[in-house]
Amino acid sequence: MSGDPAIIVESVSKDFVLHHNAQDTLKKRIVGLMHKRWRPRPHTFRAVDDVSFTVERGEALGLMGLNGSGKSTLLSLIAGIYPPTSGRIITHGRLVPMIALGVGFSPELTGEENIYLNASLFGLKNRETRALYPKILEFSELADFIYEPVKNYSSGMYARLGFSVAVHLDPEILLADEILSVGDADFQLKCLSRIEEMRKGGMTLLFVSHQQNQVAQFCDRYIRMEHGSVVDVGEVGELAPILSTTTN
Ligand SMILES: Nc1ncnc2c1ncn2[C@@H]1O[C@H](COP(=O)(O)OP(=O)(O)OP(=O)(O)O)[C@@H](O)[C@H]1O
Repeated sequence: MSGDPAIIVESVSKDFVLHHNAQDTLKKRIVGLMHKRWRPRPHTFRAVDDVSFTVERGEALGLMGLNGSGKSTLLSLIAGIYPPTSGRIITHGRLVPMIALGVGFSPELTGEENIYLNASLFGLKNRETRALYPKILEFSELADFIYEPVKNYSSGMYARLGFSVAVHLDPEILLADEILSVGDADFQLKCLSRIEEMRKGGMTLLFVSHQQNQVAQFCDRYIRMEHGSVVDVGEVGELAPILSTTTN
Protein backbone atom coordinates (compact mmCIF):
# COMPACT_ATOMS: atom_id res chain seq x y z
CA MET A 1 0.00 0.00 0.00
CA SER A 2 1.17 3.53 -0.71
CA GLY A 3 1.60 4.49 2.97
CA ASP A 4 3.71 1.43 3.82
CA PRO A 5 7.44 1.88 4.42
CA ALA A 6 9.62 0.93 1.44
CA ILE A 7 11.75 -1.46 3.51
CA ILE A 8 10.85 -3.25 6.74
CA VAL A 9 13.53 -5.33 8.44
CA GLU A 10 12.23 -7.23 11.47
CA SER A 11 14.55 -9.07 13.89
CA VAL A 12 16.72 -10.33 11.04
CA SER A 13 19.69 -12.60 11.67
CA LYS A 14 21.92 -14.40 9.19
CA ASP A 15 24.20 -17.33 10.00
CA PHE A 16 26.77 -18.61 7.51
CA VAL A 17 28.07 -22.14 7.66
CA LEU A 18 31.86 -22.23 7.91
CA HIS A 19 33.71 -25.39 7.00
CA HIS A 20 36.59 -25.07 9.37
CA ASN A 21 36.62 -25.21 13.12
CA ALA A 22 39.23 -23.19 14.96
CA GLN A 23 38.98 -25.59 17.87
CA ASP A 24 40.41 -28.40 15.74
CA THR A 25 44.18 -27.97 16.08
CA LEU A 26 46.49 -28.85 13.20
CA LYS A 27 47.85 -31.78 15.24
CA LYS A 28 44.34 -33.08 15.86
CA ARG A 29 43.52 -32.82 12.16
CA ILE A 30 46.70 -34.62 11.03
CA VAL A 31 46.33 -37.41 13.59
CA GLY A 32 42.62 -37.64 12.77
CA LEU A 33 43.29 -37.76 9.02
CA MET A 34 45.87 -40.54 9.52
CA HIS A 35 43.24 -42.56 11.33
CA LYS A 36 40.58 -41.46 8.83
CA ARG A 37 38.62 -40.00 11.73
CA TRP A 38 38.87 -36.27 11.10
CA ARG A 39 36.22 -34.55 9.02
CA PRO A 40 35.78 -30.79 8.85
CA ARG A 41 33.08 -29.97 11.39
CA PRO A 42 30.85 -27.24 10.02
CA HIS A 43 29.97 -24.48 12.42
CA THR A 44 28.13 -21.23 11.94
CA PHE A 45 29.06 -17.59 12.04
CA ARG A 46 26.42 -14.94 12.75
CA ALA A 47 27.04 -12.12 10.24
CA VAL A 48 23.81 -10.23 11.00
CA ASP A 49 22.40 -10.36 14.50
CA ASP A 50 18.80 -9.42 15.29
CA VAL A 51 18.61 -6.28 13.16
CA SER A 52 15.40 -4.26 12.88
CA PHE A 53 14.69 -0.98 11.10
CA THR A 54 12.38 0.58 8.53
CA VAL A 55 13.05 2.90 5.63
CA GLU A 56 10.16 5.14 4.64
CA ARG A 57 9.32 5.77 0.99
CA GLY A 58 11.54 8.47 -0.45
CA GLU A 59 13.90 8.29 2.52
CA ALA A 60 17.65 7.71 2.22
CA LEU A 61 19.35 5.63 4.88
CA GLY A 62 23.12 5.35 5.14
CA LEU A 63 24.60 2.09 6.37
CA MET A 64 27.96 2.54 8.07
CA GLY A 65 30.39 0.35 9.99
CA LEU A 66 33.84 -1.17 9.93
CA ASN A 67 34.88 -3.92 7.51
CA GLY A 68 33.07 -7.14 8.28
CA SER A 69 30.32 -5.54 10.38
CA GLY A 70 27.58 -7.06 8.20
CA LYS A 71 26.55 -4.21 5.88
CA SER A 72 26.84 -6.11 2.59
CA THR A 73 25.20 -9.19 4.05
CA LEU A 74 22.26 -7.07 5.17
CA LEU A 75 21.95 -5.55 1.70
CA SER A 76 22.08 -9.00 0.08
CA LEU A 77 19.33 -10.17 2.44
CA ILE A 78 17.14 -7.20 1.50
CA ALA A 79 17.87 -7.86 -2.18
CA GLY A 80 16.71 -11.45 -1.68
CA ILE A 81 20.05 -12.90 -2.78
CA TYR A 82 19.80 -15.28 0.15
CA PRO A 83 17.16 -15.77 2.85
CA PRO A 84 17.58 -14.67 6.48
CA THR A 85 18.15 -17.40 9.05
CA SER A 86 15.44 -15.77 11.16
CA GLY A 87 13.29 -12.66 11.07
CA ARG A 88 11.59 -11.19 8.05
CA ILE A 89 12.10 -8.55 5.39
CA ILE A 90 9.32 -6.80 3.49
CA THR A 91 9.87 -4.39 0.62
CA HIS A 92 7.35 -2.31 -1.29
CA GLY A 93 8.31 -1.07 -4.75
CA ARG A 94 10.59 -1.93 -7.63
CA LEU A 95 13.89 -2.82 -6.01
CA VAL A 96 17.18 -2.62 -7.87
CA PRO A 97 20.29 -3.88 -6.09
CA MET A 98 23.53 -2.20 -7.06
CA ILE A 99 25.67 -4.79 -5.36
CA ALA A 100 28.96 -5.96 -6.85
CA LEU A 101 28.18 -4.16 -10.10
CA GLY A 102 28.22 -6.35 -13.17
CA VAL A 103 28.47 -9.62 -11.29
CA GLY A 104 25.36 -10.86 -13.07
CA PHE A 105 26.89 -10.32 -16.51
CA SER A 106 27.70 -13.25 -18.80
CA PRO A 107 31.40 -12.98 -19.68
CA GLU A 108 31.09 -14.36 -23.22
CA LEU A 109 28.28 -11.98 -24.18
CA THR A 110 28.93 -8.45 -25.41
CA GLY A 111 28.03 -5.37 -23.40
CA GLU A 112 25.02 -4.86 -25.65
CA GLU A 113 23.78 -8.43 -25.15
CA ASN A 114 24.29 -8.13 -21.41
CA ILE A 115 22.17 -4.98 -21.33
CA TYR A 116 19.27 -6.89 -22.87
CA LEU A 117 19.84 -9.89 -20.63
CA ASN A 118 20.10 -7.82 -17.45
CA ALA A 119 17.05 -5.73 -18.28
CA SER A 120 15.01 -8.86 -19.04
CA LEU A 121 15.90 -10.23 -15.60
CA PHE A 122 14.19 -7.15 -14.19
CA GLY A 123 11.10 -7.84 -16.27
CA LEU A 124 11.68 -5.40 -19.12
CA LYS A 125 10.39 -6.42 -22.53
CA ASN A 126 12.80 -6.29 -25.48
CA ARG A 127 11.11 -3.25 -26.96
CA GLU A 128 11.36 -1.42 -23.61
CA THR A 129 15.09 -2.17 -23.43
CA ARG A 130 15.50 -1.08 -27.07
CA ALA A 131 14.01 2.29 -26.16
CA LEU A 132 16.35 2.66 -23.17
CA TYR A 133 19.45 1.28 -24.89
CA PRO A 134 20.82 4.56 -26.33
CA LYS A 135 20.61 6.22 -22.90
CA ILE A 136 22.26 3.26 -21.17
CA LEU A 137 25.06 3.24 -23.73
CA GLU A 138 25.59 6.98 -23.52
CA PHE A 139 25.71 6.98 -19.73
CA SER A 140 28.18 4.06 -19.67
CA GLU A 141 30.58 5.93 -22.01
CA LEU A 142 31.63 2.54 -23.37
CA ALA A 143 31.19 3.63 -27.01
CA ASP A 144 32.28 0.84 -29.40
CA PHE A 145 33.44 -1.38 -26.53
CA ILE A 146 29.75 -2.18 -26.12
CA TYR A 147 30.21 -4.72 -28.96
CA GLU A 148 33.05 -6.50 -27.12
CA PRO A 149 32.50 -9.52 -24.84
CA VAL A 150 32.47 -8.20 -21.30
CA LYS A 151 35.20 -10.68 -20.30
CA ASN A 152 37.54 -8.21 -22.04
CA TYR A 153 36.36 -5.27 -19.91
CA SER A 154 38.35 -3.70 -17.12
CA SER A 155 36.71 -3.69 -13.67
CA GLY A 156 35.87 -0.01 -14.16
CA MET A 157 34.15 -0.76 -17.50
CA TYR A 158 32.16 -3.56 -15.85
CA ALA A 159 31.06 -1.18 -13.13
CA ARG A 160 30.09 1.53 -15.64
CA LEU A 161 27.88 -0.88 -17.52
CA GLY A 162 26.38 -2.27 -14.30
CA PHE A 163 25.65 1.19 -12.90
CA SER A 164 24.24 2.42 -16.18
CA VAL A 165 21.82 -0.50 -16.54
CA ALA A 166 20.74 -0.25 -12.89
CA VAL A 167 19.90 3.46 -12.93
CA HIS A 168 17.91 3.13 -16.14
CA LEU A 169 15.72 0.41 -14.64
CA ASP A 170 13.83 3.18 -12.90
CA PRO A 171 14.23 1.87 -9.35
CA GLU A 172 11.79 2.83 -6.62
CA ILE A 173 14.23 1.38 -4.10
CA LEU A 174 17.94 1.45 -4.81
CA LEU A 175 20.35 -0.64 -2.75
CA ALA A 176 23.81 0.77 -3.32
CA ASP A 177 26.88 -0.98 -1.90
CA GLU A 178 30.14 0.95 -2.07
CA ILE A 179 29.36 1.85 -5.66
CA LEU A 180 31.65 4.80 -5.50
CA SER A 181 34.76 2.77 -4.88
CA VAL A 182 34.76 1.85 -8.58
CA GLY A 183 35.29 3.90 -11.68
CA ASP A 184 37.32 7.07 -12.10
CA ALA A 185 36.61 10.36 -10.33
CA ASP A 186 34.57 11.84 -13.20
CA PHE A 187 32.35 8.81 -13.46
CA GLN A 188 31.87 8.72 -9.68
CA LEU A 189 30.72 12.33 -9.76
CA LYS A 190 28.31 11.53 -12.56
CA CYS A 191 26.92 8.58 -10.56
CA LEU A 192 26.46 10.72 -7.46
CA SER A 193 24.57 13.42 -9.29
CA ARG A 194 22.43 10.76 -10.97
CA ILE A 195 21.57 9.27 -7.57
CA GLU A 196 20.76 12.75 -6.26
CA GLU A 197 18.44 13.31 -9.23
CA MET A 198 16.65 10.00 -8.58
CA ARG A 199 16.32 10.91 -4.90
CA LYS A 200 14.60 14.17 -5.86
CA GLY A 201 12.21 12.05 -7.92
CA GLY A 202 11.14 10.22 -4.73
CA MET A 203 13.37 7.13 -4.89
CA THR A 204 14.16 5.31 -1.63
CA LEU A 205 17.86 4.74 -1.06
CA LEU A 206 19.82 2.37 1.13
CA PHE A 207 23.40 3.43 0.79
CA VAL A 208 26.44 1.57 2.16
CA SER A 209 29.47 3.78 2.48
CA HIS A 210 32.64 4.12 4.50
CA GLN A 211 32.63 7.83 3.77
CA GLN A 212 30.79 9.79 6.41
CA ASN A 213 30.64 12.90 4.24
CA GLN A 214 28.85 10.95 1.47
CA VAL A 215 26.32 9.59 3.96
CA ALA A 216 25.81 13.12 5.29
CA GLN A 217 25.36 14.42 1.74
CA PHE A 218 22.95 11.79 0.44
CA CYS A 219 21.08 10.42 3.41
CA ASP A 220 18.48 11.56 5.88
CA ARG A 221 19.38 9.03 8.56
CA TYR A 222 22.17 6.60 9.26
CA ILE A 223 22.64 3.25 10.94
CA ARG A 224 25.99 2.13 12.28
CA MET A 225 26.72 -1.59 12.54
CA GLU A 226 29.24 -3.47 14.66
CA HIS A 227 29.73 -7.25 14.65
CA GLY A 228 26.41 -7.77 12.88
CA SER A 229 24.34 -5.60 15.23
CA VAL A 230 23.02 -2.07 14.96
CA VAL A 231 24.86 0.04 17.55
CA ASP A 232 23.80 3.54 16.57
CA VAL A 233 20.92 5.14 14.65
CA GLY A 234 20.46 8.84 14.03
CA GLU A 235 19.83 11.79 11.76
CA VAL A 236 22.82 12.61 9.54
CA GLY A 237 22.94 16.06 11.15
CA GLU A 238 24.11 14.29 14.30
CA LEU A 239 27.20 12.90 12.57
CA ALA A 240 30.26 14.64 13.92
CA PRO A 241 31.89 17.03 11.45
CA ILE A 242 35.05 15.41 10.17
CA LEU A 243 38.27 16.57 8.61
CA SER A 244 39.09 13.36 6.79
CA THR A 245 36.61 11.99 4.25
CA THR A 246 37.29 8.33 4.93
CA THR A 247 35.94 7.14 8.22
CA ASN A 248 33.46 4.69 9.57
N1 LIG B 1 29.02 -16.30 2.27
C1 LIG B 1 29.66 -16.15 3.42
N2 LIG B 1 30.11 -17.20 4.13
C2 LIG B 1 30.72 -17.05 5.30
N3 LIG B 1 30.94 -15.84 5.90
C3 LIG B 1 30.51 -14.77 5.25
C4 LIG B 1 29.85 -14.83 3.99
N4 LIG B 1 29.53 -13.57 3.60
C5 LIG B 1 29.99 -12.75 4.58
N5 LIG B 1 30.56 -13.46 5.56
C6 LIG B 1 31.14 -12.93 6.80
O1 LIG B 1 30.18 -12.09 7.41
C7 LIG B 1 30.81 -10.96 8.00
C8 LIG B 1 30.17 -9.70 7.48
O2 LIG B 1 30.55 -9.53 6.12
P1 LIG B 1 30.00 -8.33 5.24
O3 LIG B 1 30.58 -8.49 3.87
O4 LIG B 1 28.53 -8.27 5.36
O5 LIG B 1 30.65 -7.08 5.98
P2 LIG B 1 30.72 -5.56 5.53
O6 LIG B 1 30.31 -4.75 6.71
O7 LIG B 1 29.96 -5.35 4.27
O8 LIG B 1 32.28 -5.38 5.29
P3 LIG B 1 33.08 -4.43 4.25
O9 LIG B 1 33.00 -3.04 4.80
O10 LIG B 1 34.46 -4.99 4.32
O11 LIG B 1 32.46 -4.58 2.91
C9 LIG B 1 32.31 -11.08 7.68
O12 LIG B 1 32.97 -11.61 8.80
C10 LIG B 1 32.35 -12.04 6.52
O13 LIG B 1 33.53 -12.81 6.54
